[in-house]
Amino acid sequence: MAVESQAAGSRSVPRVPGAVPLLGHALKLWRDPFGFMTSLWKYGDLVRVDLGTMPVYVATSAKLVHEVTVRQARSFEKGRFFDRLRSLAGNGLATANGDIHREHRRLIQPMFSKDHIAGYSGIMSDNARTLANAWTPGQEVELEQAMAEYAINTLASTMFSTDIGRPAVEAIRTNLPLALKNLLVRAASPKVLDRVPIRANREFDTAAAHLTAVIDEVIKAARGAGHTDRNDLLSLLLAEKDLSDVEVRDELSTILFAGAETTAATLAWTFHELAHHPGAEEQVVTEIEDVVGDRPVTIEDVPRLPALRRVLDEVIRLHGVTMLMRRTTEPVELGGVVLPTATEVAFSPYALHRDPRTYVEADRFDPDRWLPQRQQEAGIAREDFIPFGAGNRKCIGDQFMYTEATIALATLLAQWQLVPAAGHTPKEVVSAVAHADRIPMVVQPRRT
Ligand code: HEM
Repeated sequence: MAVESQAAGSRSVPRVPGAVPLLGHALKLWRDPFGFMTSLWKYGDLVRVDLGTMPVYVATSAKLVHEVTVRQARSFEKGRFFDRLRSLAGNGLATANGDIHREHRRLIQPMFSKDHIAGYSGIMSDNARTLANAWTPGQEVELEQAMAEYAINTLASTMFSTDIGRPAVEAIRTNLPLALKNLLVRAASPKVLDRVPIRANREFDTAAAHLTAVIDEVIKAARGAGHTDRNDLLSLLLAEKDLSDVEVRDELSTILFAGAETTAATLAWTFHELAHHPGAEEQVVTEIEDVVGDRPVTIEDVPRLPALRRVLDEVIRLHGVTMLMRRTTEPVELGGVVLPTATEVAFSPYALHRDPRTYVEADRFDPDRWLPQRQQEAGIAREDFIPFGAGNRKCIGDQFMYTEATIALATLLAQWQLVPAAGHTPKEVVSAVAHADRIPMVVQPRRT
């Protein structure tokens, strides 16, 4: 394979073909981000792509991603992707570096403890039953939208434990996807384009401004009402004397941007995949009937639904986070190459999870690949499956999401069978995770 080489320290790093002057590989990334990211391993474990005129070194093997996220994590900070996120999430947990990140993580972590998540499970179950009871036989539901509402409502009622009100939930539901959709384009574009009034920039800026305004209102209302004594994230942050309103806002918007669309997309894809894999759907529905029956789903049910967990893992494997970035804070040796300070490094959980070197029939939906014996036979190691990242920047909300998603799926699937609506084949579109353009489905009662 003909590959140009560029030096990055001691050894040369293959440069992915197809860069054009000024834009580098940005056009390729815009046009077909999934195809582009999943093709990179063919050029090497560490390859160079150019975003505009800026070189980015992409780690394409689980081993090198582990070096970046865990073994040498101390030599990295969050990269350009996260710099671009700042107009949306300020210096919140996902974007902050160093001491601020450590302190805020320590502050927020207890809200995601096992006990707290058990405490949220009743609200998750109530929200899921409200949704299940609102559907009517034969109704066509836009799953992406319905799941976004469920995820935002659940975050609002657990983390903010205040009724942030229909208009606020609606503002978040419509603006968050717009901001996230344009994020990758923005991160992949040359910096000079940031100020150019192209549609992606206008949409991103407007959506981020709306979101910020809505969250400011929530904080103002909560301060006004003296909400500092409740057992939720908003109270915890407001009670922290050293945090300004802007810091509180940054953490709240971070939780919303990191926790809403990711979970919503996972849920929507799950209904889609199950409808196209009747064997898997039957296994899951039988399990739910056996374990839960007609009563509301509780926290105790979650670990007793292993087939549903395999389905969720398979959905996150196939439709996961598109791209993450880091920047070296000192010279780092990676894959036999010394990367100088301030080098941008990227990796794609989405591409790792579809790597045919690790996963047999990597593009096929096969939840039973997660049966312990099959996983062991296939030699899938922990580093090969990183839907929530790894190391000190690993997702704080992974157990929250497994609980929330399991409760929602078990509640809805017990009552409803979802059938794809005619006339539309969902397509993956780029966002924080690979979400669908639309997943319209018709709901039919499961029990008559
Ligand atoms: C399917 C659902 C989810 C996926 C796939 C996901 C994925 C991720 C990934 C890959 C990271 C690491 C980013 C990096 O290494 O740069 C991350 C971080 C984070 N996630 Fe999630 N996430 C999900 C749900 C949630 C939920 C429900 C919440 C909150 C309620 C949440 C809050 C966060 C936060 C705050 C961070 C930053 C952590 C830090 O840097 O210390 N996520 N997530």
